[in-house]
Amino acid sequence: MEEKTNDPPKQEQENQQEGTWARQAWAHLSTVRQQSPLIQCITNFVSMDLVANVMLAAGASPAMIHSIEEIPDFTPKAHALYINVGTLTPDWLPAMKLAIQVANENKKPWVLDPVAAGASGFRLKACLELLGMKPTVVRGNGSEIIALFKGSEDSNSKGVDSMHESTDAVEAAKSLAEVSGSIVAVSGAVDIVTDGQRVVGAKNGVSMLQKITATGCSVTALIAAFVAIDPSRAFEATASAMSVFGVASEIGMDMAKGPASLRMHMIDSLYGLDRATVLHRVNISAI
Ligand SMILES: Nc1ncnc2c1ncn2[C@@H]1O[C@H](COP(=O)(O)OP(=O)(O)O)[C@@H](O)[C@H]1O
Ligand SMILES: Cc1ncsc1CCOP(=O)(O)O
Ligand SMILES: [Mg+2]
Repeated sequence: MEEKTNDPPKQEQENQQEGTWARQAWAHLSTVRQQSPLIQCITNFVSMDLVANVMLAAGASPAMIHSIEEIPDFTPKAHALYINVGTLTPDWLPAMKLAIQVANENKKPWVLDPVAAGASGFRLKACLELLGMKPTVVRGNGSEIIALFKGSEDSNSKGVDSMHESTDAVEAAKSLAEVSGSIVAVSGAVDIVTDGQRVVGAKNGVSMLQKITATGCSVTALIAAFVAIDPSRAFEATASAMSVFGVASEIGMDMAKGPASLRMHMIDSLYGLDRATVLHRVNISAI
């Protein structure tokens, strides 16, 4: 016979924990709105507009400053740094590395988006070098995280799009987190977040996000904003950011007719998210 304890039953405990994640997500979003952290973004040409607009809608203050000449002056002022290799060429790498070095020296969190990591030898090498500089968080799709974990190019690479489900990459993400010391996040139908030990899944979002370019880049930027205001709890901040982005897209989808209007309604919904909606919709649980 099961021994009687005063602890609530397992299902009730799980419900309580999920409520805790939702309250935490609201706390993170409210704090971003109150503090409006300054985020330096060195991101790809395709994503600059959407990334900046998503961050503004969430309450953060983005600055697309990527010239190496400006980094010594500007990077120390930023609350977090966002590095994205989407349209990488060799001349961008020194600026990225200097910004990371300055962020690390100033104990500022930084977040890496390894776009299409397995698409070419040049890109993979660059991503592995950046990963070696200890990002606070790395967020990719399933194929990107698997390429980083394996450290090898993907002969089937579809470029920036994923050939894998996020759930295919759970073990790769855990190992990568253990080896790198970074929080690793994998986006997909379920967004996975791990520090190598803990693994949670955020089950928010809509599949049509895949039909809007730079939504992955944008959710990584949102992670940078959330980590900026809670740097000592990057695991929790990452899960909050991914879930909040997903909730905004779910609400946007109710008004959208296709990808172009989803883009607009998702930004509006992120801007207008209220406490009751976040508490009701955030769906994060242990995996
Ligand atoms: N099948 C899906 N269902 C719901 N949301 C999804 C799905 N696939 C991706 N997303 C969401 O779309 C956003 C971008 O993720 P993804 O497409 O995986 O990134 P990337 O653009 O880097 O490939 C994330 O917020 C993710 O949660
Ligand atoms: C299409 C494209 N090509 C190079 S970067 C880029 C944007 C990719 O954005 P995301 O990874 O968020 O889909
Ligand atoms: Mg991407």
